[in-house]
Amino acid sequence: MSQEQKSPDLERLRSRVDEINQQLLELLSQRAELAKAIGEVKKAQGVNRFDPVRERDMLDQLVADNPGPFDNDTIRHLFKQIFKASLDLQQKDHKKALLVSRKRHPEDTVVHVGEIPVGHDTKTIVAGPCSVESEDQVRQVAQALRKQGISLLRGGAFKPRTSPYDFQGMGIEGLQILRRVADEFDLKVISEIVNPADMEMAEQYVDVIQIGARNMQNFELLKAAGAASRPVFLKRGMSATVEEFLFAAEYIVSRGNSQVMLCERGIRTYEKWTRNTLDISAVPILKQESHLPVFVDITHSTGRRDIQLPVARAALAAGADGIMLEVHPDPSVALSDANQQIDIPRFHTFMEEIRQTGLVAPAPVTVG
Ligand SMILES: O=C(O)C(=O)C[C@]1(C(=O)O)C=C[C@@H](O)C=C1
Repeated sequence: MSQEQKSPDLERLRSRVDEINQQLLELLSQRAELAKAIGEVKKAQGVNRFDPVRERDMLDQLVADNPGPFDNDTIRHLFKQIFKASLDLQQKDHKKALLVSRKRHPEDTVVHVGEIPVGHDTKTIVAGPCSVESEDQVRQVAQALRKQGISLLRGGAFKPRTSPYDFQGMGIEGLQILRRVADEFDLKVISEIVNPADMEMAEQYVDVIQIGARNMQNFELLKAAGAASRPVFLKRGMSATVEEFLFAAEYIVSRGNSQVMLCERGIRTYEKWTRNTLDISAVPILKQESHLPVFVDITHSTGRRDIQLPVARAALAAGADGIMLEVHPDPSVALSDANQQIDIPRFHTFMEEIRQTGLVAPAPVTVG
């Protein structure tokens, strides 16, 4: 170091490098502004931002003009980085424009499920059986929800199952059961719809349309949900990136339905000790990037009852607006997801424990 400081040659050369850095920075910034302007023109024309032919032409020209001492591969590598950074810049500008983005709408969206507000400063619990199996089964769960002051009852009537031989749900009859029982206990119904053609019919029975993980990129279904007059509970696909998840929500919002709730439900990884891997970092990222309420499905993400409480605490601590969990009067005989649903006594204990975080509103006074 002391030797370096004494060398006037090194000083002079470094100061020349500093000057060139400044010039490069200036030129790179000018180039970036031009790339952004090109991005705008392409957007207006509906043209793809990535243009490999143009990139190839530029690289060929640069290699032909290369005076050295960098070899051609190095020149290609350096300029490809510049093209990539320019493309990212064009796409970032595009992302800014998403209707679901916080840049577009800085305040939290409050979704109204009838008179019930979801999001912003309330934490909401959604609970109910995986599948509707009978009126009695739904009634027992509904009673438990009412006792806990929970208003949102979930239940699957159309079940997209991995195996065609597994229980496929009760269909419309299941929706009718949910509606009758929900009305009896003054609850709201959340149920999954899998066919765009069922959307209108579903609106007669459900208060919230759920789009499940397997259908997150069923674009016709997303468009139909965008035209529906009910809020939508959109689950993240098991292999979807956060960006793809937000684009799926954008499909719904851009069709005119701004009442969308996002639900992280775990993604598929190599881990076997949980059913899926809960991507907890998705919660603060979604909250940062989007104004929509964010939920965590603690049942499907883990597939295990024993860690539901710490996972629920983590979700709420990470900023989730609510959690979803599955409750069944007798999980061991459930027609779907028997291993992961909790029974009613366990549900009451869970609610007591999660309330100790101070994040979930106290139970109604009648509980005891
Ligand atoms: O010239 C374009 O069409 C651009 O979008 C600009 C640019 C670049 O940085 O030069 C960026 C991305 C494209 O893949 C090709 C070129």
